[in-house]
Amino acid sequence: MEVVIAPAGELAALAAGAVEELLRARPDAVLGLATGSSPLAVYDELARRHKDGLSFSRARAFMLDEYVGLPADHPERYRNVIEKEIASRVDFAPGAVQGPDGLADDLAAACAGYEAAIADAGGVDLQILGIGTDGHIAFNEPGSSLASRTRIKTLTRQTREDNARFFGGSVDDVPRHCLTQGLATIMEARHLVLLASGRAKAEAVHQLVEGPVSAMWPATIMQLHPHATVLVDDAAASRLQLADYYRQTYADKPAWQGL
Ligand SMILES: N[C@@H]1[C@@H](O)[C@H](O)[C@@H](COP(=O)(O)O)O[C@@H]1O
Repeated sequence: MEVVIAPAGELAALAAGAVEELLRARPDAVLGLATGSSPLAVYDELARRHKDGLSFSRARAFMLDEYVGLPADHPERYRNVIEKEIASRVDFAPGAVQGPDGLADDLAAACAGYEAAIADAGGVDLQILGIGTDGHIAFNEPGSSLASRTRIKTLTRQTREDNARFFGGSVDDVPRHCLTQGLATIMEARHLVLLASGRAKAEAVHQLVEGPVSAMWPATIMQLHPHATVLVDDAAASRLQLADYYRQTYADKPAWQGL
């Protein structure tokens, strides 16, 4: 696992740079897109690079998760969030961005179908991730099976409180259920790039990088991934025991190595 501690703007440029490098090498690459505030600066940077000529026209993308039951036109439905924040700002082909269907009549079948669609696309090349204050990735809440696949989950009170800011501050308006890629699904992506900023994420980041692998902190599964990059600002890094080592390692990194 590589840990990079840098100002938030620099982190977004690093993540966008990794996406650009991938798309330049393989224009038909498969991206994994996350919602939440953490990736927004990355999406801004990708939109800027698109204006400078970076094309997504042959790429495909899969979203991590979706609320169950939000109306199709609800602004916080993750499909709509991704459309607004990135898909509509670049040149993905129609239908190239997919997400779990939180309005399906048969949610279990929708989850199985989503797993099949990711596999049919050849798997995700680069997965962008955020992290919840309770250590969740996508919507894999504490206690999630480390072997989980796309399925229905119940959101914790903590996550609903954290996300209430997107629902006018009303926790009661945050759905109670979601569909989410499982931890095993996410682990199959070939490169995981997680972004976190702010002191509220410091404990989750410490557990993710330095804690024991445990379903209680689901993001810790990333310690078992052969290519995981964790991009954090000073505040999110403030509880890392080996922060000085990570800083030194990154400062000494050869320029050719990339993320
Ligand atoms: N399902 C999303 C996660 O994918 C995201 O990582 C997390 C953190 O969000 P933020 O980046 O806004 O802190 O929020 C939500 O729960």
